[in-house]
Amino acid sequence: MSVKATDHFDAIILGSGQAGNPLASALAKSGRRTAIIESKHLGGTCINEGCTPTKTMVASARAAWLARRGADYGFSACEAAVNMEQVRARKRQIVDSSREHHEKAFSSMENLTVLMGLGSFAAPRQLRVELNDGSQQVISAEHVFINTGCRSAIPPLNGLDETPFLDNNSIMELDRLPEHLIILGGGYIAVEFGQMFRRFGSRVTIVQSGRQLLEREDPDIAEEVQQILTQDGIEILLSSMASRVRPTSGGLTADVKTPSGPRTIQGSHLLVATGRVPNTDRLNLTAAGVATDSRGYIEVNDRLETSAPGVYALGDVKGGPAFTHISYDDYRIVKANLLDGGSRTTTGRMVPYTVYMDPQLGRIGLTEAEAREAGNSFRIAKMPMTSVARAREIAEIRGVMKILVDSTTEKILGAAMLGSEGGEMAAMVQIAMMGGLGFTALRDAIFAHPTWAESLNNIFFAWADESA
Ligand SMILES: Cc1cc2nc3c(=O)[nH]c(=O)nc-3n(C[C@H](O)[C@H](O)[C@H](O)COP(=O)(O)OP(=O)(O)OC[C@H]3O[C@@H](n4cnc5c(N)ncnc54)[C@H](O)[C@@H]3O)c2cc1C
Ligand SMILES: NC(=O)c1ccc[n+]([C@@H]2O[C@H](COP(=O)([O-])OP(=O)(O)OC[C@H]3O[C@@H](n4cnc5c(N)ncnc54)[C@H](O)[C@@H]3O)[C@@H](O)[C@H]2O)c1
Repeated sequence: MSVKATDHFDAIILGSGQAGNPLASALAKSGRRTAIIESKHLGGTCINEGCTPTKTMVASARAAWLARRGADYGFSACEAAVNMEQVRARKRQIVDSSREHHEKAFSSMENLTVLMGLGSFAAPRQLRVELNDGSQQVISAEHVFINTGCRSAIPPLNGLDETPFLDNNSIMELDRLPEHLIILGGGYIAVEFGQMFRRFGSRVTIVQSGRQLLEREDPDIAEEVQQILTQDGIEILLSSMASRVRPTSGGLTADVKTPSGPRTIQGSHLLVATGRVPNTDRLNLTAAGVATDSRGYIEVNDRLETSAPGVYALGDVKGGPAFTHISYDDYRIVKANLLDGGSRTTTGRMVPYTVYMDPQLGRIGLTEAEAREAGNSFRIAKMPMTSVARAREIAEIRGVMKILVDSTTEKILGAAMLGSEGGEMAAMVQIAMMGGLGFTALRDAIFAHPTWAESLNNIFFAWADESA
């Protein structure tokens, strides 16, 4: 193996994730000699294997679903047979264009060196890169930023080693529709892919070990989510564990322990969606003096500094909420503190997120359970989507809105918006929270009719009746 001479930089970014990419640009543009190391594809998980491809395929699935609902709108419904090769081609085209955008921007950027290969620490702030061309390079820098993200967790399951299975990435490369997709897990990935493949035409069974889907959510919201997916024809087994899987000529069988007794399920494909693990096991972090917690996540303070001087960790690899916009905000914090003379931290930042099932579940702030645990005194406003004019007009009446309001300050503590544009609805509530508005500002605001926003008037009307 050829070893290239050691090179010294001002900054090294390990992993081309959602924080690393903008940080690489900002550092290079500020005149600092910067290197970015990436083992697979520039752009990271979000662009290549996460948000972009999944939301592209969710859109294909929704279009097929709508086409079959012609009768609800007054036209002849069609079968909308899905061609997985074409769905995949559309997904690939959108992913490729985002990836190419990064490749193009980085290849011509002054002060930036892109090293395609696997990086690991050789010493504090010194990295060894196994380049994809087979050679090796050692580089060092004043500052190192770790942004290596996470990958699918593979659960210890009897027979899994011998049984072919899919993860969030390989499932999007299928060119044929699974006849019966069995999904292990009941979080974001299980819900989004489960509904997507049901709408493409697969039979889908979700095996979730927890007592509800989407375990971070309040039980009433998770129950609504479950009802919607069940209505779509997905079989959901809660508090259930696969104890063994076996390959068969048609796919696999899974032995599952359910609350109503053991079951053996025949499937054509298996998707493992039981959570994520951090990409830290190959970083040789001990050589750098970077501490991790018991699950391998890098420990950081609220300025994203690790236990090693000059080494930072950003994005999913540091644990906590694993979303693109959080990783991007990590970039903002580091940039503000290192380049702009600012003083930003992660303390108290808002963590919105949207589950891209259809209807979407948009979330911001506290859940009811979290508000109770925090000892808040609060009221709950709740309204089903059947009461929303916009929802009835476009025949999208599934879901519910739930907003928590502090009883003393009248400010909003949190919201769960399960509805057609639930992500956008939650963002509206978030903006009200950012502005410190009381709920009456929303209740009494003039919103255009008929918009989803208008329901921010109506959801509080029941309370007006109470006080009248
Ligand atoms: C299926 C799926 C759907 C998702 N959908 C959403 C969504 O809709 N909205 C949302 O906000 N979030 C979503 N997420 C989460 C989101 O993708 C991540 O939170 C986001 O990508 C942030 O990741 P990051 O910045 O930590 O690094 P990543 O984007 O994970 O990038 C890390 C990069 O580091 C590279 N790397 C790892 N180890 C090394 C090494 N040793 N040397 C060199 N390179 C290395 C990896 O190849 C990768 O490219 C989704 C995730 C998945 C899996
Ligand atoms: N729309 C979005 O923002 C979006 C979409 C997809 C993924 N993501 C990110 O990716 C992360 C990973 O998603 P995920 O769905 O893999 O994980 P998750 O942690 O959200 O859910 C995993 C679920 O699997 C269950 N589980 C664990 N072991 C199991 C087993 N052996 N059998 C059956 N069930 C088991 C758990 O009880 C849990 O409910 C999310 O936390 C999120 O941050 C975000």
